[in-house]
Amino acid sequence: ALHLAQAEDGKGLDDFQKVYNAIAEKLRDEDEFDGYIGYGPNLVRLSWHVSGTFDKNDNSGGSFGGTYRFKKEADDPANKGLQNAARFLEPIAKKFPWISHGDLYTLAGVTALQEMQGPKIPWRPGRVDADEKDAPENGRLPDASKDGNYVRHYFGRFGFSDQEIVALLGAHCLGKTHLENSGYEGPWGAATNTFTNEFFVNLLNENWKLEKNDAGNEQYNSNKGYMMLPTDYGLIQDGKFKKYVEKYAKDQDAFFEDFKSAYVKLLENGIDFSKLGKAYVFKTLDEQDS
Ligand code: HEM
Ligand SMILES: NC(=O)CCn1cnc2ccccc21
Repeated sequence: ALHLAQAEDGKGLDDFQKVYNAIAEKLRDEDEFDGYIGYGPNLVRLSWHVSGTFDKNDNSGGSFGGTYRFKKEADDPANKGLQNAARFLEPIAKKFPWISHGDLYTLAGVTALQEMQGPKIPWRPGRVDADEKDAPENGRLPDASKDGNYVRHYFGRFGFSDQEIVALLGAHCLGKTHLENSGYEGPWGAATNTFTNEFFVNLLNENWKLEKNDAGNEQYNSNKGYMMLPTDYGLIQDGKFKKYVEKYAKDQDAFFEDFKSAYVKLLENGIDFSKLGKAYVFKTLDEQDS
């Protein structure tokens, strides 16, 4: 059965907004990380990796139990580089000991996206820490060397449509690939910490050349110094995906709307929130300054 959400007792919007603000202020303070990209993209990747282990067939994995805190999950080779995000969140967890790890990891991704000018992401608390025995085994996260059909099959495990898959991958407008983490090298120039539809614009507009990188892996490079993973490139090789790439390249608002829905579905997969009230929509720091 689905995990029943149990919100941290007595905690409401103001309490979670305080956690949001602590993460957002730390993001602003520590802006030099990763060549001045900052921690935002890394936090978004963490929120996806803790949720992407979900398997609808037995409702295992997913964001509910906060099991990324155990080495068994954190040491998954696919999670290499996310130690930075985990270290970033340690003082936040200490300052707000009442928040569950699953809620913290997902709220951090929401905070990072909104502070990087992304869409407002409705968020619900109620994930409850589980034991190490509940941590999913390694190998549930996707392989970047594959093609569009692999991506469609992979996300089929979560019940995502073609449109939801393309929208989700739009998050690759953020940050970069690091050879020492994943065996792919992204350019410094094209890495950003602002959420836009440029992943789709680049996919369609650049001349992509398949080249072997210094780790011996093939990736697509453009003469402007952009890169795409084989799985990224699969979105324009596959006709059914391509029409959504074109839609989002033309219409950033449509991308924001569809990304928001697919990202909430990703973070909430496997959890029954029906006993909870409305989702929270947090104010950005800028919206509170006034
Ligand atoms: C087919 C599915 C996917 C594959 C194969 C994939 C693969 C990768 C790889 C290899 C990296 C580079 C990691 C590194 O070297 O540091 C990366 C980075 C990233 N991914 Fe994905 N990813 C996928 C889906 C997603 C989704 C669904 C999201 C979020 C909704 C996401 C968000 C990110 C972000 C924000 C980064 C940049 C991290 C940083 O700059 O530290 N990815 N991804
Ligand atoms: N704009 C760029 O050339 C880098 C964008 N990009 C493409 N695939 C990616 C995967 C992760 C992070 C950034 C990525």
